[in-house]
Amino acid sequence: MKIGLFFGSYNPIHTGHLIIANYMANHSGLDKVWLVVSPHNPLKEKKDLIQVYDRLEMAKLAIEGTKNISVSDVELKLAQPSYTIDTLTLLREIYPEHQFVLIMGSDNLKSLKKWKNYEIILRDYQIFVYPRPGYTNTEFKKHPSITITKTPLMELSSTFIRESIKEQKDIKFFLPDEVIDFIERKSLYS
Ligand SMILES: Nc1ncnc2c1ncn2[C@@H]1O[C@H](COP(=O)(O)OP(=O)(O)OP(=O)(O)O)[C@@H](O)[C@H]1O
Ligand SMILES: O=C(O)c1ccc[n+]([C@@H]2O[C@H](COP(=O)([O-])O)[C@@H](O)[C@H]2O)c1
Repeated sequence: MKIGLFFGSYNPIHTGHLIIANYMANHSGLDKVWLVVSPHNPLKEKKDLIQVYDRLEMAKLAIEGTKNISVSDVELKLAQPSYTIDTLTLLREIYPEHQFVLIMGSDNLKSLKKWKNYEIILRDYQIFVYPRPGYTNTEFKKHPSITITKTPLMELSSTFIRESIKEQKDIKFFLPDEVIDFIERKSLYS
């Protein structure tokens, strides 16, 4: 199977992420999309980062009922911070029968040079890149491993959602109702 890996902190998962996952799972020639929840992005501070089990649970609630999207907890088995090359190596070991492709926004493509062993990632993996506003001219976009895809976009961020919760603003429609219920029940981000 050809599997698209969509890595993220998902702190929390939101409709912007889900639109990409759904589009890629249904319109890009992939068999499945796995949302890989990262305990700790090496390039991000841990400030406001809630525990990974809650982020995983929210991602699972968000994709419930979808056919081709799953959530992977593979990075919980690895040392932190979460280096993508280590995860890819482990996934190839566990699932030699699958072909893994990365899905990333052009914002991440721009910072790829700062990732551990990025040359190996570029050499060994196909990367589906979707446009993010403000990130059009990235140096890797003509690389043979890069496929630029067109996706519908919703410009939302987890930061905006966390701030909205702190300010007691209504977050309805920005993330699935099941995730909002979970956040409220556990008093997350307030
Ligand atoms: N609105 C969006 N539309 C499409 N892709 C997004 C959107 N928001 C984030 N992404 C991408 O999804 C992946 C996971 O994102 P992440 O979990 O960091 O969310 P975020 O909203 O950017 O978080 P934060 O605001 O906490 O930095 C990253 O590749 C990121 O570029
Ligand atoms: O491998 C790296 O060096 C590396 C550097 C920066 C980010 N990443 C991964 O990229 C993913 C996107 O991060 P985020 O927090 O923007 O969703 C997340 O899974 C990170 O672990 C990986």
